[in-house]
Amino acid sequence: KESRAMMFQRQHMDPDDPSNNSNYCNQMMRRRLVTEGRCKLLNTFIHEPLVDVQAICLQGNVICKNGQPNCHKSSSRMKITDCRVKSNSKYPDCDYYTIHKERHIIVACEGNPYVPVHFHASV
Ligand SMILES: Nc1ncnc2c1ncn2[C@@H]1O[C@H](C(=O)NS(=O)(=O)C[C@H]2[C@@H](O)[C@H](n3ccc(=O)[nH]c3=O)O[C@@H]2CO)[C@@H](O)[C@H]1O
Repeated sequence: KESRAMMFQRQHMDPDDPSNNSNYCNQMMRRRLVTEGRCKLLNTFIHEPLVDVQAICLQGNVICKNGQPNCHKSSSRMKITDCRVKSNSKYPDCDYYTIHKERHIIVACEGNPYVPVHFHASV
C-alpha cells in the first residue's frame, strides 16, 4: 500500500524543471497516474529538490484552510507548475492547461519523520 508521503511525491514532486514545455501537464498528469478515475481539477507539481520541499515542514507553521494545525508555508518562492483541467475535458481524455509559476507553497505535514503528505495551496 502506497504511503501518504509517497503519494505526495508521486502526485506533486518533479525536481526537473520543465521550463517551457506547454504539454507538460497532459504528459505528467497521466504518467504520475493523477487522472485515475476522474480528471482531477487542479494539481501542482513542484520543481525543487525533495530535501527542500521536505524542509518546509520545519518552516512557517500556519493553520490549514480546513482548520487543521499542521500546515507549513515555504519561506522562499518555489518553481511550480499548476495543471488546471480544461472545461471541455471528458474522462479519460483529461486535458490540462500548463501554468508555470514561482510561489510560496503551503503543504500539510504528518508522521515521524514529519514529512509533506498534502499539497494545500500556493500563495
Ligand atoms: N491538514 C491536513 N493534514 C493532513 N492531511 C490533510 C490535511 N488536509 C487535507 N489532507 C488530506 O489530503 C488529501 C487530499 O487529497 N486533499 S485534497 O485537498 O484533495 C488535495 C488537493 C491538492 O492535491 C490539489 N491542489 C490544490 C490546490 C493547489 O494549488 N494545488 C493542488 O495540487 O487539489 C486537491 C483539492 O484541493 C486528503 O486525504 C485529505 O484528507
